[in-house]
Amino acid sequence: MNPALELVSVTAGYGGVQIVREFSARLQAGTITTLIGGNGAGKSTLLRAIYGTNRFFSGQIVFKGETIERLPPWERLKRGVGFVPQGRCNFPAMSVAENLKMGCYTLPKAVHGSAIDRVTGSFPMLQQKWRTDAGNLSGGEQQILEMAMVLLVEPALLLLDEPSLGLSPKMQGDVFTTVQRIASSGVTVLVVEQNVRGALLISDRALVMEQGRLFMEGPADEVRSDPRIKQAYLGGNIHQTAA
Ligand SMILES: Nc1ncnc2c1ncn2[C@@H]1O[C@H](COP(=O)(O)OP(=O)(O)OP(=O)(O)O)[C@@H](O)[C@H]1O
Repeated sequence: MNPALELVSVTAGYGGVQIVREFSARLQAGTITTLIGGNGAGKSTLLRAIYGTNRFFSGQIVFKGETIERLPPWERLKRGVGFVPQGRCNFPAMSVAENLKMGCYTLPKAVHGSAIDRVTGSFPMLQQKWRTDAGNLSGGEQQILEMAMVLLVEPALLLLDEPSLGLSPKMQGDVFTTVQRIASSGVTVLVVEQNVRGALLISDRALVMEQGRLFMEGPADEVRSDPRIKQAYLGGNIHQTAA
């Protein structure tokens, strides 16, 4: 089966500095992959390289059979690459309804209404909070709104950078459940998560990055039980600490 996304020896960074080096991976459609790595390993840099917002040095990014590494971000978005960057990225002084309208900006006007209906149908919370300013939603609700704003364009690939950062355990659970629902609708998800344990539990596969390079990859449950991963990212013994 052809992968939904293939990274071939991707080298990317900022200015003259290479951060991600010769990174290769294949993601199958509708799967969730967690990208694990220590602080500063280059995880966010890899997501930005896939979306096209930093410097691409060499390699290939093949998305649905097409090489996209030289396309600007909006062309990648049009082709179905969605990105929710780290931190809040909604318009806090605008209502949920207005944020969703903003999320439609790359779509023809004629389909704005149906796109918003589709997304609010999937996330009833957005209907309930329709007139609430985004900045007054809970952290988890804001994260779901931000994912919904990207889902308006029906991406085939969703890049998520730390979706549960700063959320309570309950809200983290809500966000993870939402990510699972998104993937079960056929969207391929690549997620960077500080809650490595939680992310691995919902993931099919994991990629481990060290100093910008691929260190390990495999099924999420295998990576989760690897002694090196337990030691470095799961606080020693996953069986004692699993949620
Ligand atoms: N805009 C930028 N310009 C220059 N260097 C950057 C920029 N953003 C990140 N870096 C550098 O790239 C390296 C990797 O950062 P990156 O944010 O990709 O790591 P990360 O694995 O996502 O880390 P963390 O888990 O701490 O968020 C770091 O040394 C960082 O200082």
